Amino acid sequence: MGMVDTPYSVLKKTPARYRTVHFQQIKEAGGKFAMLTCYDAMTAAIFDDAGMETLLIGDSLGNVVQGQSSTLGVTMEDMITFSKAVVAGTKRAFVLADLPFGSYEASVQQAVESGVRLVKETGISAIKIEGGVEYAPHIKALTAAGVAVVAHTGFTPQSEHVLGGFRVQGRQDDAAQRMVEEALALQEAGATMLLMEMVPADVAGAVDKALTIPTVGIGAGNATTGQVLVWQDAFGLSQGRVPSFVKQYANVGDVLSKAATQYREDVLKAEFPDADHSF
Ligand SMILES: Nc1nc(=O)c2c([nH]1)NC[C@@H]1CN(c3ccc(C(=O)N[C@@H](CCC(=O)O)C(=O)O)cc3)CN21
Ligand SMILES: CC(C)C(=O)C(=O)O
Ligand SMILES: [Mg+2]
Repeated sequence: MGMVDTPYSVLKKTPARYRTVHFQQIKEAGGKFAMLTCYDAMTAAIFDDAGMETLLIGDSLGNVVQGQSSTLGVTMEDMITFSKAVVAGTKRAFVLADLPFGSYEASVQQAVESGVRLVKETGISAIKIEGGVEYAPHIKALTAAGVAVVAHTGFTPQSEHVLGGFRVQGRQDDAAQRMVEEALALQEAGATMLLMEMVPADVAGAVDKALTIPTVGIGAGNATTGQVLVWQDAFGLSQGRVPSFVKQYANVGDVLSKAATQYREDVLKAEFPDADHSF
């Protein structure tokens, strides 16, 4: 079904399983890679088969799976449940998951305990934490403990109440320089990738250029090494407004709605099941 070997990939051979070293090679060769969020085994198998290099179990599951208005209520147990399902559905993709709000901020020790637990209990290959240079010690300790860390900067939704809403970050005159300095500190601490959310394209580009590690963008222009979107937003399952940086690639919501309508009509008209679908 899937198309894994594409002429666009800079890797000479598609690896049996993507690892951090492959994203390093992609960055060095001037290539790109794609990431989608994912929360269950069936969707994971479809995305993996389509060649998706990385899958993220985002705490956005609070919004798109649990129907909450923010990610703040998502627990470690939630992240473990959905991460296990995604790992079970993949063969090739690099799978990473968010550390949820409240599971890493209090201390370096708390971050290491949560990060190790998430890797140990799910089989993911990396964790992601939101925050800037104040989390460099956490990243350093996690990496020393054997947990690969993706740092998430720019707009950090777990801090919406401190940041004052869903806003593009890094619009000040000295933003590029400040974000580059912060990114360098996170790279120095051992981050294996840097994700930037809602950052002006030129600022994100300057950060990618300054770093040796790959970057991933969401609402951050096309100069980052990788891109990520919440799949329900991009493929038309999210109800209501989606962020303006999202491109619509499909309308899965429409397909499901039509199928559900047809199925119900068939049941009400006693046309399902017919002889072919009965014993
Ligand atoms: N469904 C979903 N999609 C996401 O992209 C997403 C989540 N959930 N949950 C976690 C975070 C939160 N994110 C968000 C949420 C809202 C906006 C938003 O409202 N953006 C507006 C305003 C931007 C502005 O004021 O400059 C937009 O139009 O993009 C952006 C990112 C990204 N993540
Ligand atoms: C939006 C992405 C980057 C994320 O952190 C999530 O899905 O939770
Ligand atoms: Mg998240």
